[in-house]
Amino acid sequence: MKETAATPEVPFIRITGLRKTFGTQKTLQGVDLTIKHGETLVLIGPSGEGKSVLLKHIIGLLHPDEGRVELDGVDLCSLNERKLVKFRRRMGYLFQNAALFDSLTVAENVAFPLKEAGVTDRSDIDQQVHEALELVELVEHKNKMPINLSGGMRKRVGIARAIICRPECVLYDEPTAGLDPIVTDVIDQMIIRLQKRFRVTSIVITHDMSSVFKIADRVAMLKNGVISFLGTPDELRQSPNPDIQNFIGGHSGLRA
Ligand SMILES: Nc1ncnc2c1ncn2[C@@H]1O[C@H](COP(=O)(O)OP(=O)(O)OP(=O)(O)O)[C@@H](O)[C@H]1O
Repeated sequence: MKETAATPEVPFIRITGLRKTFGTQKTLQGVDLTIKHGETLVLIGPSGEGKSVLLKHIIGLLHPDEGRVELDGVDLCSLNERKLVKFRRRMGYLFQNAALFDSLTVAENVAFPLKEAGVTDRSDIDQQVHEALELVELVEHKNKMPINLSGGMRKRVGIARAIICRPECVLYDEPTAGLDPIVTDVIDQMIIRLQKRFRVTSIVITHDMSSVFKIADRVAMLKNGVISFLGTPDELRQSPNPDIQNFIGGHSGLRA
C-alpha cells in the first residue's frame, strides 16, 4: 500500500519577522506568529507595545518596514489596493471604540459593510442585518441611534457589523474595555458563540485576564516588540516567568 505523508496544517495567518518603526519609536521588532484556522488567539501585553499596530498589519491597514503577513499563503504586501480590499472582506474588524457612525441608526451601521461590498437588494440587506442583530441580541434596538445605546450595546453593534459579511476571521481590539463584569461576560459569550457557530478564526486584544481564560485557545504576549510568550491559557497560568505572573496578577512592583 502506498504511504501518504501527513500534510502539515497550513496556518490561516503567518506573520514572520514583522518590524515597524514610527519615527524613532521601534514598535514591532521581529514578530513571528502563526494563527490556525478556527482558533481564538488572544493577544495580551503592556499598553503601548503595539498590539493594535499588529492587528492593523493583519488587515493590511499598515504596511511593515520588514517582514511578511501571509493570509492563506498570500503575502498581503504583494497585493494591489483592489486585491487587498477583496482580501479584507474575508476579515471583520471591531475597532477599540466600536467606531459607529453617529448619524446612522443601528441597522444602517450594521448594513454599511454590505453596501460597501456592493449588495443593493433591499430585502437581502434587511434579512442579513436582522440575522446579524439576532446573533448579538439587538433586533429590537435596530432603529436606535448610537448615542442612545450603552457602551456594551455599542460594542455588540460593532460585532454585528464586523460579522455581517460572514468573514472567515474576526479581529477584536479590546472588545470589553470599560464594561462591567456582566456585560464583559455577554461579549465574551458572543465571541465564543461566533467561533462555535461559524468556525471563525478570532484574534482578540484584551487586558481583561478573566476574558483571556474564558475565550482563548492560545495566548500570545507582545512585549519589547516581539512575541515573548505563546501557549495555552494553562501554560500561561503555569509559566514560571515572573514578568508573565506579574502581568496576570496585575502587580506593578510599585508600593504606595
Ligand atoms: N499611525 C501611527 N503613527 C505613529 N505612531 C503610531 C501609529 N500607530 C501607533 N503608533 C504608536 O505605536 C505604539 C503602539 O501603539 P498601539 O496602539 O499598537 O499599542 P497597544 O499595545 O495596542 O496599546 P493599548 O493596550 O494601550 O491599546 C504607540 O506608542 C502609538 O503611539
